[in-house]
Amino acid sequence: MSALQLTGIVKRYPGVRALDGVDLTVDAGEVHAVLGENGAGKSTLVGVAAGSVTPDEGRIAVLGREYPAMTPAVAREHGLALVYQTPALAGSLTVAESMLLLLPEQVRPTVGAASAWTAEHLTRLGLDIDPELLVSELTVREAHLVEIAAALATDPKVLVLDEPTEALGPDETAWLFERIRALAANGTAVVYITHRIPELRQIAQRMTVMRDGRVVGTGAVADHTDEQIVELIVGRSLDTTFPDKPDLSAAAPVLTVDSLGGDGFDGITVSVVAGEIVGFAGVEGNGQRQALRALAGLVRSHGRVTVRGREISGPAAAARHGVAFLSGKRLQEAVFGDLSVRENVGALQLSRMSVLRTVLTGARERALVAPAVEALRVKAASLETPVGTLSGGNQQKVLLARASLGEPTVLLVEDPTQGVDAGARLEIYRVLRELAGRGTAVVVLSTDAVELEGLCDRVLVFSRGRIQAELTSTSLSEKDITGAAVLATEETVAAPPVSGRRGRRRLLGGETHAALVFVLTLLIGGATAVHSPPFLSSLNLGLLLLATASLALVSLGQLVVVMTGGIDLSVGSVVALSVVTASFFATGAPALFGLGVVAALAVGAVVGLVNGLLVTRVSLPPVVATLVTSIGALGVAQLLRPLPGGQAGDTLLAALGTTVAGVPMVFVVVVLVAVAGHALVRRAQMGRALRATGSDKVSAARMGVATRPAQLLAYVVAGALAAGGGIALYAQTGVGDASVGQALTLASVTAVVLAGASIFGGTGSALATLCTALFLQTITSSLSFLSFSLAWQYWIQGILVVAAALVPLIRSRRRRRAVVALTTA
Ligand SMILES: Nc1ncnc2c1ncn2[C@@H]1O[C@H](COP(=O)(O)OP(=O)(O)OP(=O)(O)O)[C@@H](O)[C@H]1O
Repeated sequence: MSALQLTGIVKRYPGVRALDGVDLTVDAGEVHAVLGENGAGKSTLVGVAAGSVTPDEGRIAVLGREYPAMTPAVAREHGLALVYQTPALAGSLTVAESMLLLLPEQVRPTVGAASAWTAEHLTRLGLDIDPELLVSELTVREAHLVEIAAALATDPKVLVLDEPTEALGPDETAWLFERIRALAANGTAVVYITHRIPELRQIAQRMTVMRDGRVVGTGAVADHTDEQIVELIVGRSLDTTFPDKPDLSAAAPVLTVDSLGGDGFDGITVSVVAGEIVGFAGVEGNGQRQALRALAGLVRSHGRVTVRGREISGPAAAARHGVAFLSGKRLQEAVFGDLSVRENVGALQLSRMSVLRTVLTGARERALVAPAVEALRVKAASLETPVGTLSGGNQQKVLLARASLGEPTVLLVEDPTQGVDAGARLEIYRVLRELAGRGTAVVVLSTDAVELEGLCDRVLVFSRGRIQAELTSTSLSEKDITGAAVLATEETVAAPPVSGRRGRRRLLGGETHAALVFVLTLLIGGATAVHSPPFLSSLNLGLLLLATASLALVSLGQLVVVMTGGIDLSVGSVVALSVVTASFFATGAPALFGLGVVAALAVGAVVGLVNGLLVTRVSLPPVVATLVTSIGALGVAQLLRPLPGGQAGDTLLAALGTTVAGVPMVFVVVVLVAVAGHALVRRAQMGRALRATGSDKVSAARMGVATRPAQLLAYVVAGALAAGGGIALYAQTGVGDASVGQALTLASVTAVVLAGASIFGGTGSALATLCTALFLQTITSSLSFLSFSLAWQYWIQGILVVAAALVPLIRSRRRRRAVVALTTA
């Protein structure tokens, strides 16, 4: 029985047949490599196996059992773990929380033990990564390692690794191979996607080669020579020699660097002549990356950098003087995923492609872009295909095409062939050499010593932030580069990958924020009371808490939606509809009002359901969907009660006004709802699912989260909570009035943002939201006690929102700087 069997898999995308009847059989205990050019269909195939891609046809069997509808969660539960080419982790979760979401139930630790468990698991694997760090604080390397660690924790029967070493250094690769061998020895079937033939020889016994969505060969690795494998991959024999190196003895310097230093690098002095390709090498984390970025003006530095004699400082000056930088962080820093191949390639050439430097013309654009795309053999359905849908290697080619169009004076490239297939690799070397041939000074950072040897005229080996060795063409060999790097950094290589950073011990989330806001509220209330003692009267405090109750409920609803990356503009109208609905049950016996509450909550949930369906099924943007339902709900409320009515009787009002130790019962209920919500968000799997969805939908889906149901649920809960806000409002006013509630939409967004939630989703705290609602209502009440006008209340709310929006920005900038400093130290 095979551990993994894929039969007749077909997957079509618009304009592409990504998989065309593919079969793959992997046995227990073997490492089976899947090879193929960029865009051959490898990632799609393993995505099908792991349930993140739904095939159009074909059968999937794991350990002999067939799965007609595979999902990432089902795959993981049944022993198949996939490590994606780009880490599928949600940035707003901590490392420990990610583990909770990624691990199947049978191995998942409890929430309370998650952090300690993760720390222990990572330490056991030899990884020093703090479980309390947010995923967004990890480097790409660390994120890969965390994902690998999560896969290993599931004790998989089938482990799929999609180009796992592209972001790893040699020591981490060795670490990974050791693990893979141990797993295979224990009977795990390993599927290993790679473009690197030396790796293939080290780790895999069998291989399947794919081309254009079909299997073109399968067999034992040992039965094939390197040339035969390359020929199978590319479909033709390939000239594997690097482009010739020119004689540069008469060339003039273009880039000169004098005593450049900064965070993690120092004393960098180098001069690059026209036509020269200089390599930056060294064990990852020895300052070479930062030094390269400093040349582009992207990180702070001191010292002198000149281009053709003119000193440059900062990214704008660098760009003006013809310095182009090609980031290795493809997705985060280089490609515009939603834009087309044409737009991505031409992005830096807008003036060349436009008439009078103002109007872009399609013809000029295509004339410039098409040959560049063709030269690099970018595999895309057309020039209009969004770059985000291309395979990783083809995205890299698009970036190279962009750089080559600009004819830069200096080209700085990080990891030029990351994720690129053998054929395209040579194309890229050719393009870089041609650019150099036209006078560009090229600096290439790479972890691949063979590449540096073949491509570069000179290689500078970094160690502990300084240039440790300079290897010129006569002494330039892969062995020397690796030797210089390893000898210089013996300690670093021997140690496990170290981040050295510690995450803040996060409380359950937002408690500090909630406490701060609460103290601020007390201070404002205190100051107001000094000026105007009646502020503390039980009547005023009762009203203040009742007003807080409705705002808090509506804001909690808003929070749930915002956490999933949406926004709900219908909450105000739901409040109006709820007040009106409840008012029809208010005129009978007080007991009947209970039915009114249920009816109002149900109406709110229905509006939420419509919102959710419009967003998840019809794919309407949340703003549009909820605006539509907002208008609809308000219309219904006004139809039901064109004029205020449904006055609550005295007995009902008295019941609604019940207090517990002087605190309105309604407020007590709201506090309980907030505490329960807080616990659910932080401790329940569903809470993590909501946050992961808001943080990154694609990654969340790959982590096994059912993102659409999560979004749908969020809108339904928001509708019900907003309706609850309506009931709380009715408890204050005692009258059914369709004109109330609209101001709560804006106020709820204000409360959520002030409570520290990101408007882009992924974060949020119910406790902080409750405290912020109290804070906002306290301000409103204080201002009226201090005789400020209504206009002032709006001004102050606005200023607070701006302040709240700025704080996380400043914080994340500081954090980013700290990360940069530490990863290069
Ligand atoms: N979500 C998508 N939408 C449209 N097309 C897609 C999507 N995902 C993949 N494709 C297309 O399917 C084909 C196969 O892509 P896939 O990512 O499987 O290639 P790959 O062999 O893994 O390549 P690489 O080595 O570059 O990672 C490509 O042509 C790609 O553009």
